[in-house]
Amino acid sequence: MHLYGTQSVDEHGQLTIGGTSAVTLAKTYGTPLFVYDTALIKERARAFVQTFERAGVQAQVAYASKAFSSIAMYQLAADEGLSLDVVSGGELFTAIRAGYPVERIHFHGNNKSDEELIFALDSAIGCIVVDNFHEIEQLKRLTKYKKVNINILLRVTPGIEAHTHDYITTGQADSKFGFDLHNGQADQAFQSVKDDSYISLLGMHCHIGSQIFDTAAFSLAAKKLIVKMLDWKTKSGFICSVLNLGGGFGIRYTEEDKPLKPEIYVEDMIKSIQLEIGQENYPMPEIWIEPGRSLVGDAGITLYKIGSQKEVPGLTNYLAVDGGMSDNIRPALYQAKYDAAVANKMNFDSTTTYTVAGKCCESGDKLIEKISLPKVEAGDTLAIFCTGAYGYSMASNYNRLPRPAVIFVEQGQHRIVIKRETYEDLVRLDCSLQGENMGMQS
Ligand SMILES: Cc1ncc(COP(=O)(O)O)c(C=O)c1O
Ligand SMILES: N[C@@H](CCCC[NH3+])C(=O)O
Repeated sequence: MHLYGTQSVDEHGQLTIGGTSAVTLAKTYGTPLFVYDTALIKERARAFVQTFERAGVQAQVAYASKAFSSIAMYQLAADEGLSLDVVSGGELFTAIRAGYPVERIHFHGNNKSDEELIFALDSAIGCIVVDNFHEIEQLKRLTKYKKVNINILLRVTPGIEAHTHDYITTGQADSKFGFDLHNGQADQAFQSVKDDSYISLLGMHCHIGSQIFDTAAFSLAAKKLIVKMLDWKTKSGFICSVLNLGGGFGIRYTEEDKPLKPEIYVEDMIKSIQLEIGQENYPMPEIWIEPGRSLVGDAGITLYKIGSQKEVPGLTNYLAVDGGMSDNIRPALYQAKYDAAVANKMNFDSTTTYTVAGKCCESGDKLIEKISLPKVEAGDTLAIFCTGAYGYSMASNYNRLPRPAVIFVEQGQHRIVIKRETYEDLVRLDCSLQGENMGMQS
């Protein structure tokens, strides 16, 4: 079995994380429970940051907070000196509430509303990553009206299809994101913003996809962006001061995944950019990256209580847990694969093949198909590994299941960072037909 970060097995044969038994955590906080090993998040963040520092390259490592956003996570990222990628007014609001240094916030999104852009401008954030012509028009109008300056990057699609699931590739030509690099859209966007009085163009951004395992795709993307940078310099004298190559660095969910260390991706990226730029006598731009999954993915596990079982003779042994697609939509949405262990039976032999089902009213609510585990009983604690990215952040209240609690653990200390939702929370925004002043309009 593969254990991550500070995970180990104690003398009682129980899984521990951050120095505390998973069974104790499940008893203390209830289940389902997201548990983050913050030492591992810090280790990953430092690996990215220090690789740039060692190479003497100016850089920003922006945490792509769609992977897991919360006030505590933003505070941790800020303490590690990371910048922050937000994609909505809601993420921006959470970051500001967390006290995030605004100059290190980058705002993404393919359909930002006027209200969201005004919020970003009023908050004096560091940079807006502009996605389309509509947004250029919005920003020109709003900055002129408010007489405020804003730094921007232009998001471009370099036409690279990184090897990953269809729904999570974003750099290919037929993408809803960004200006196409090859059909003239990127040039048109550049012409439209380069001389604007309130908009300062810093450079270009691309993000080619997610859960990528090879470095070649990033080098190829960098190469394509650099060709465009050189072209803009020749034609307009414009010097790009920032090159943002996005996120997408892959992690190990199961033994099928063979990720590289963060430093390998970064070293390779730096080398390719230096090689291309060095030949051209072009000032080295700052390199920005946006890791999400690779910062928090394998630092998170979900603990569930095992309940019912059903055997379909000759076919499947189902075991059901007290959560499901409502706290982890990835298996249903992307056929994502996960590994698991019975946290209170770590030293038992794996003798039975189970399919781990959730409790939602959907046949497709299966978290893991066919995994070999020790024989389980109701009340055992199941730990699903590597749920730290796009688990809680994509959770829903489907079937009116309250969203789980989230805790941080480190060196034997544990603390709640998002409380478990209650039934009262579930009806908080509901209006009754009988009640008074419940949102009735006359
Ligand atoms: C623009 C952008 N940056 C960064 C990320 C983070 O990707 P990942 O979590 O795979 O590192 C994403 C998500 O795919 C993204 O769309
Ligand atoms: N949510 C996706 C990744 C998409 C990232 C955003 N561009 C996942 O769980 O893998």
